[in-house]
Amino acid sequence: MFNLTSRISNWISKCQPIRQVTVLITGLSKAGKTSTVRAILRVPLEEKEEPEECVHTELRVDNFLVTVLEGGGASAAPEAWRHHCCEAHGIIFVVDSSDRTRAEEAKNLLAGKPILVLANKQDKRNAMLGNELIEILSLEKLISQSQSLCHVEPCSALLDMRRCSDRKTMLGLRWLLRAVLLDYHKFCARVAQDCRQTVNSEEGERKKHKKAERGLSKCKEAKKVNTCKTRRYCKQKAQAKEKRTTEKNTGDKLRPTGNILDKENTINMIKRKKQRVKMRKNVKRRPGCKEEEEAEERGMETGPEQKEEGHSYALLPGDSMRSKRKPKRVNETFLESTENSKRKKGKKEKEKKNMTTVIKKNKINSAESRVYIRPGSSCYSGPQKMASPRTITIVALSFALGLFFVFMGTIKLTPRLSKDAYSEMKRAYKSYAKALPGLKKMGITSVLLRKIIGTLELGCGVVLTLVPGRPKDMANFLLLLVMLAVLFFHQLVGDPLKRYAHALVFGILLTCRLLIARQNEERPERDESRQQHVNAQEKNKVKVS
Ligand SMILES: Nc1nc2c(ncn2[C@@H]2O[C@H](COP(=O)(O)OP(=O)(O)OP(=O)(O)O)[C@@H](O)[C@H]2O)c(=O)[nH]1
Ligand SMILES: [Mg+2]
Repeated sequence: MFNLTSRISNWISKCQPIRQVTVLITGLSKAGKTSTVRAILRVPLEEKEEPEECVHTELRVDNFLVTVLEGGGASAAPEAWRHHCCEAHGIIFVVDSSDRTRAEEAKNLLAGKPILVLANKQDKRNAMLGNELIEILSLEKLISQSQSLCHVEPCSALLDMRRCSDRKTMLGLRWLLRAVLLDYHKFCARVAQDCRQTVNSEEGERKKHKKAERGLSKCKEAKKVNTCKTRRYCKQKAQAKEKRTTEKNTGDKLRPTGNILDKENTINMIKRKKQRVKMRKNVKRRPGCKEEEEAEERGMETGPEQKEEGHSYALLPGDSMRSKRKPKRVNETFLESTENSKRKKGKKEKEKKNMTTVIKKNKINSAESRVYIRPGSSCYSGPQKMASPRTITIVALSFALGLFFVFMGTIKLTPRLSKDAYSEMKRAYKSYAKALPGLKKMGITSVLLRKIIGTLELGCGVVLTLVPGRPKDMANFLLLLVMLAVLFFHQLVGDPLKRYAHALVFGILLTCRLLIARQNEERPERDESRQQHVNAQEKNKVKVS
């Protein structure tokens, strides 16, 4: 039966065409990229392996002919990374989960196309959890901006390579391939377009840079005459011009992904600078308000996020700040600035609303987010969207078997469904009890035996039909034992095959289901201490959405 099921699923998959998919494995240096490729291939890592710029590996996974491009560390060759990115249908981003300091660095390198984030080195004690990485890499923000699918797979390439774990790396790769398959033709068109455009844009960019530099040099000349404000304006104008021409060249939707973050950073910088100019104006108009000036200065010294906060504090005073110190004199300019701030606040709220709707559309999968992201949270969508034939088989078997045993259990317990079947059961169980005198000695009558088996069948049937996860397997196992007992009873009283054929068939089906479920099980290979560690971290977790 098991062979039949696997043959059917093989046959279904053979009917599908073979697709060529290129996947780029990238990440920071020493994150475990080579180890991941080796883990997928199940080839041990050779010592002292010289890192090459890009390694091509071809493999066949189900109906995919996968070309794995292994890029060097992103910090080593960002240009090469960008180049390979355009060839790829999907990206595997390997992160060293045990290295918190470099996770920030990794954040800046993710953009566009389906992204599989392999949270590698989970075997290390200080490894970050999937949820933590989603937060640190700002994946939600990135995904809402780049409109791409994302999945975080905690893994250990080392353990996979040593065949000590359940091939999380391969599991992740399978997710990526399914994600590519969701929009295969779109990604193929995108790859072709990106490759064409990278060649053009590289040349175009060189020219643009020269232009921008020329524009800046003009500004420098103007500096002698003009004020600081005009210098900024010139720079912004040159940068905006550069941006416009790039957009024209690349198109809005199909721009090379490597550029996105850089451009957005530039735009944000320009915005921030504009805001600073406005802020200074307001501050100048309010004599005696040195605190804001100081706050602004502080904002300029801190990191980009803090800078943003600094801005909102200066332009949109927070409630706490307002309560701490009231403005001594409410003059016209201040009202103007508060009006500005209100408008900006409204705008920000609008943006926030947009952001949340986008987040709902673009969801992140994470194996650990099943545990850590709040139930009903917007950032988790299970893998059910891309169910494999194996998953479909399990679900179908669970449902069919569950309903059958609910029916059989009910028949044994009550005559409401079928009086004939109920009386037949009564008669059969009386004969079983007679054939087993030991049962009577134990105080188990035929009625009790029938009710025990009926209740077990009903309960396990309900679990098999309705309850997800591990209890299903337990119910499956119990039902298998019940079926063995029933077969034993039939043999004991010498029933002909036709009387116990159903028990035989359903026993085989239960065995098949259990085998497939065990094979497909995606539980990480963690010991109890790891689970405790996970639980402890769950308590301290920061909400993600
Ligand atoms: N503990 C642990 N160590 C790992 C794991 N995966 C890789 N490593 C180690 O991390 C180091 C770097 O692994 P590589 O696979 O060479 O990393 P890489 O990203 O290819 O490095 P570069 O090509 O130099 O950028 C090696 O010493 C590996 O043994 C893992 O899952 N667990
Ligand atoms: Mg390497």
